[in-house]
Amino acid sequence: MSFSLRVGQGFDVHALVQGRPLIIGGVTIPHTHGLQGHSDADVLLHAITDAILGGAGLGDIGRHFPDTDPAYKGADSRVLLRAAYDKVTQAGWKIINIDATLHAQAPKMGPHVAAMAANISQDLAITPQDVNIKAKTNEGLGYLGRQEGIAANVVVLLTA
Ligand SMILES: Nc1ccn([C@@H]2O[C@H](COP(=O)(O)O)[C@@H](O)[C@H]2O)c(=O)n1
Ligand SMILES: C[C@@]1(CO)OP(=O)(O)OP(=O)(O)OC[C@H]1O
Repeated sequence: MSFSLRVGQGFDVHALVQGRPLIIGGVTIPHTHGLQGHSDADVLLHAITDAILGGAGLGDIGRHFPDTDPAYKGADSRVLLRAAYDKVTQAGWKIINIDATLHAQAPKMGPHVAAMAANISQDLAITPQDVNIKAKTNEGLGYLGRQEGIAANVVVLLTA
């Protein structure tokens, strides 16, 4: 019996602005600012979407869900993630695990990572233990340190 393994990686960043909710990993986090975007701007789910599409050789989020398409204005990124997951599974791939890092000077993500992992595991048919979410400040440095935005890096392992 033989099987294939492939790695995917994803990155995303969105600007922090006033007057938007802060939604990360499908969790609404109390904060003074939220992320700007065409969709709900869920930076973590976008990086995961890119990682699973990339690992499966299916391009990127913007190719499947263009930010010029009014259909995705204000979109729930969990819906986009599930749609991308369907494409990945139709191509024959299953997800083994996800490891993610959020780069956020503030707010603290620690209290919210379990809820994020629960959402993501539901959407990708894996267990919460297969979804590891870490958070780092940017030690006050650069645009992330100045709280001008929040970024996410993700690695995923796929099998077929
Ligand atoms: N937005 C954040 C940033 C960090 N954390 C937690 O704090 C720890 C230390 O972060 P440093 O950037 O100072 O190394 C980090 O390991 C996280 O546990 C957080 O929850 N939310
Ligand atoms: C998700 C999409 C589509 O609404 O738009 P944004 O919310 O702006 O997010 P981005 O990370 O730029 O990803 C791609 C887009 O096509």
